[in-house]
Amino acid sequence: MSAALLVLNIGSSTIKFALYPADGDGVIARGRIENVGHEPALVMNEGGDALDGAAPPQDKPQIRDLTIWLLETLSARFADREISGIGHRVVHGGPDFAAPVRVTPDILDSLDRLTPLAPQHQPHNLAGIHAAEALWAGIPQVACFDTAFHHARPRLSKLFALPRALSEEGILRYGFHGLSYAHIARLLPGTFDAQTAAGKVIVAHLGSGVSLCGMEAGTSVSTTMGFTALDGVMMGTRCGQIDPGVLIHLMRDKGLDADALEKLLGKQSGLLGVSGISNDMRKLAASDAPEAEEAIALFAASILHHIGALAADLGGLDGLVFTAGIGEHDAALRLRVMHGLAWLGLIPDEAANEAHGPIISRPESRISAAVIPTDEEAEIRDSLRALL
Ligand SMILES: Nc1ncnc2c1ncn2[C@@H]1O[C@H](COP(=O)(O)OP(=O)(O)O)[C@@H](O)[C@H]1O
Ligand SMILES: CC(=O)OP(=O)(O)O
Ligand SMILES: [Mg+2]
Repeated sequence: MSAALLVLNIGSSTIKFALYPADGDGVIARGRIENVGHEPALVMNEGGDALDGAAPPQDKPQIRDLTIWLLETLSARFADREISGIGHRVVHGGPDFAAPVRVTPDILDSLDRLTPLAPQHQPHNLAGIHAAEALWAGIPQVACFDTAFHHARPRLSKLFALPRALSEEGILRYGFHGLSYAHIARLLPGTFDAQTAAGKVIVAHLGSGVSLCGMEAGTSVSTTMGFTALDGVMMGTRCGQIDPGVLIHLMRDKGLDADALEKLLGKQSGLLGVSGISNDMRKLAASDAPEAEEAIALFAASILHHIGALAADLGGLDGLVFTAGIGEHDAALRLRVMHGLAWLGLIPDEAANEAHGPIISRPESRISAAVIPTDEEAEIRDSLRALL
């Protein structure tokens, strides 16, 4: 039996997976379950033949059941492969986990204690670990953290202006999407000239969750998400940065409790809340409704606002990268953002932008802009190989 590595990336609205040979290059199979929570569908990117005819259960459309279904299906369809290691995206590593770790019962307990800090992600990530252990008992599992890439950034980038005791308790700005940023950081030298790649670069991860990372020489200096994945730029269903006074008002005058607030800010806001139509950029872009246009305009404005803040944190800007679902595919949104950066000397190359890059700025532009597809699964695979 030839050995294989399984990678699981459970996000807020998709379950992505990939099966790789244990040694050497290539992909055995790779895909994702989309439309979780409604009418889940399996979409294969590579190696789809082996999963022909497999359809996620429509009566149990939630992430946990879909993960169990997916792992059981992979285990049955790839019974000729010996799974020698399983790598997981785990969104929150808290203050302690600065690098990928081999999962043990103690580690699982520590990660479970972080669940309140990432309620839309962490329980699903951990459910994936339990489901894998049930199917492949004793096979090494590795947890790779969204927060780890941001771990070494300056203390001032982590502190809230709260009483010291709260910061010491771990109420800090952690930052997320670190597996995506680590992957992009590795690709900067092959995309930009050497000076730009080693310079001040903002990476815009525009997916279901949205964040920006200001990097210098490929390391995180500043990022828009904070203690949780709710902060920063407006997202598909999350509000992003908000006046905390709004929350006090909603609690005191509208009687919302913590669960109701979490649902409002995490699942009913963002593009969905502002448009009243959808959290899916494709649907909003295709809509004639003024509310859809307003939601997209607010989204672009939010990205620009935070690019300004990160450029100030970096003390300048040499390069801008767009990545993740919206960043990689939505040329109109990218152009809107680039036009908003004319004051910084960014001159878009409109034809290259329509063709999705890689370089989407003109040679005379003061800031280089690029589209780089992210690959969180490859990042997890490499950490898994290194730890096994
Ligand atoms: N062709 C496209 N044009 C515009 N938006 C797109 C396109 N393809 C995907 N998206 C958007 O990308 C987002 C999902 O991004 P993705 O990075 O896959 O998310 P996840 O956080 O679930 O991993 C959705 O908002 C979707 O509408
Ligand atoms: C951290 C986060 O927001 O992840 P996702 O974009 O996968 O929801
Ligand atoms: Mg994602």
